[in-house]
Amino acid sequence: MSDEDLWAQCVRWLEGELADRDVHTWIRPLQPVLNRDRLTLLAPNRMVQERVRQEFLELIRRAVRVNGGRDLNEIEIAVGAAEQKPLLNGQSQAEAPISGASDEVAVMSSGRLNPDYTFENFIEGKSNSHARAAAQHVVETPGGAYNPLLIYGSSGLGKTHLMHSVGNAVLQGNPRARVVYIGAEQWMNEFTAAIRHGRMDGFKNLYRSIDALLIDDIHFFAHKERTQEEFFHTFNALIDGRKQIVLTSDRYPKDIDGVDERLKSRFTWGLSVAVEPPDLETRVAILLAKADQNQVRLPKEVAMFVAQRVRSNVRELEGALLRLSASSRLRGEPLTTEFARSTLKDMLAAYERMVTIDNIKRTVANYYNIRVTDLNSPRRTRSLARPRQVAMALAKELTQHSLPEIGEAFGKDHTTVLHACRKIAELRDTDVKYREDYEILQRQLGF
Ligand SMILES: Nc1ncnc2c1ncn2[C@@H]1O[C@H](COP(=O)(O)OP(=O)(O)OP(=O)(O)O)[C@@H](O)[C@H]1O
Repeated sequence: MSDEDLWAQCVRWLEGELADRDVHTWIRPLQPVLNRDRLTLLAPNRMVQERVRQEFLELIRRAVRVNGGRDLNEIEIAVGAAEQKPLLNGQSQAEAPISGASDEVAVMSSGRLNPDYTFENFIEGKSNSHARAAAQHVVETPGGAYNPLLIYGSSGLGKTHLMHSVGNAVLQGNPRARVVYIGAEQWMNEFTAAIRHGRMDGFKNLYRSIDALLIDDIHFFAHKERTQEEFFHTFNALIDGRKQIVLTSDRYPKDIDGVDERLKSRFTWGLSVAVEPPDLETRVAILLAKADQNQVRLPKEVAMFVAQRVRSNVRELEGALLRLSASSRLRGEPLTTEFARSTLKDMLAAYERMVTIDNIKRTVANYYNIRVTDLNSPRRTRSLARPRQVAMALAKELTQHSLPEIGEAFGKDHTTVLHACRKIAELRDTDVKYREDYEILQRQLGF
C-alpha cells in the first residue's frame, strides 16, 4: 500500500472517531511520508504539529494499526511539506497549467500555500501594519512598484504568514495564477538536484514561467555563490516579465554577509518593510483572535496576563495559548488567570527571571577561566573568541536585549552577535562538548 493509500484509509477511520472540525483543522493538513518502517506526518506549521502530537497521536497510532500499518515502528509528526509532483498552487499535475511540463514539474517541489495564513486572520498592529499594507498592495497590483516586496524581521513575527497571505489572495482573485511558495533552502536543493540530474532547462523554464514567486528566508543564500548566481537570473527574468516576487529575510539585505552586491541591491529594488515585535495591545488581540479561531474560551484578563509576560514573538504566544487550552481541556478546568499562572509557571519564570548581560559575562568568564575584560577585548584568538560567542548566544537566549544592545555590551556590532548565535547553535548540534558546556552555563544562570 502506498503512503497516500494508507493515510487516506486512516483519515477515513479517524473521521469516524473525531468531530468534523477536528479532522478538518488538524488531520487533513497532514501529509504522509512513508520511509521503511517509519511514517512521518508533515504538519504545515508548529501549531498543528504540537496540537496533533498532544491530542491526536495516540488515536493516529490506533488508526494506523487497524488500517494495515502494523509493521510501522514509529510515527512522528514533523513540520514541513512533502516533496511531490503536484506543485503549483497545490493543484494536481493534470490541473496545473504548465506548458510542456513533465520534466519541469519533476525538478520542482515547492511547499504548499498554507490556507490558514490569510490576511483575514493576520492581526494588525503598529508593529506590522506597514508590512501588511504593502503585502495587500502587491495583491492589488502584482508586478507593480513594490517588486520585489521584501519583508524582514526576526523570527516568529509573521513574515511567512504575510507571504502566504499574498499567495492565497492572488489565487483567490485568479485561481489559474501560477504562484510558487518555496523556502530559500529548498530552492537551493532543487537547483542542485536539477544540475545533478541534467535538468537545468526544466528548472529554468519553470521558475521563469510563473506569475508570482514567494521565497522565504533568503538570508539562507549567504555564501552559496552558485545558487545566488542562478537566483540572480531567475530574479531578473521574473522582474523583466513584470511578475511579482516576494521575499522574506531575518535582516535587512545590506546586513547579510556573503551575498553578492548585485543581488543585494536587487532585493531592495522594490519595497523593503520591517516587521517588529508586537506591542502589548497587539499581543492581546492576537491571543484573543487565535483563541477564537480554535474555539478556546479565553477571558480578556487572562489574555492580558499572558501578553504582559510573553513578549518576544507571536510563535511563543501561540505556544502559550496551546498549552493553556490543552491543559484546561484535559483537566476540565476553566481558563482563569490563576490557572494560567500555574500552567505556564516554567515558561513565565524564564521570562521573569532577571538575567543581565553582566551576569552572563561573569558566569561565562568564570567557567572558561578567563577574565571578564577578555570577553570585551577585540582579540580574536580561539580561546577567547568562543567563550565570547557563547556569552553572546546566552545573552540573546536568556535576556530580552536586542542584537544591537548585546553587540554594544561586547563592543561589537549586531551582525557579530547574530553570527555568534548561529555558530553556537551549530556547535551545540554537532559537538557534544559544546552542548554540555552550554547547558551547564544555562543551569548556572538559573535556567
Ligand atoms: N499578526 C499576526 N496575526 C496572527 N498570527 C500571527 C501574526 N504574526 C505571526 N502570527 C503567527 O505566528 C506564527 C509564526 O509566524 P511566521 O511563521 O509567519 O513567522 P516568521 O516571521 O516567518 O518566522 P521565521 O523567520 O522563524 O520563519 C504563525 O503561526 C503565524 O500565523
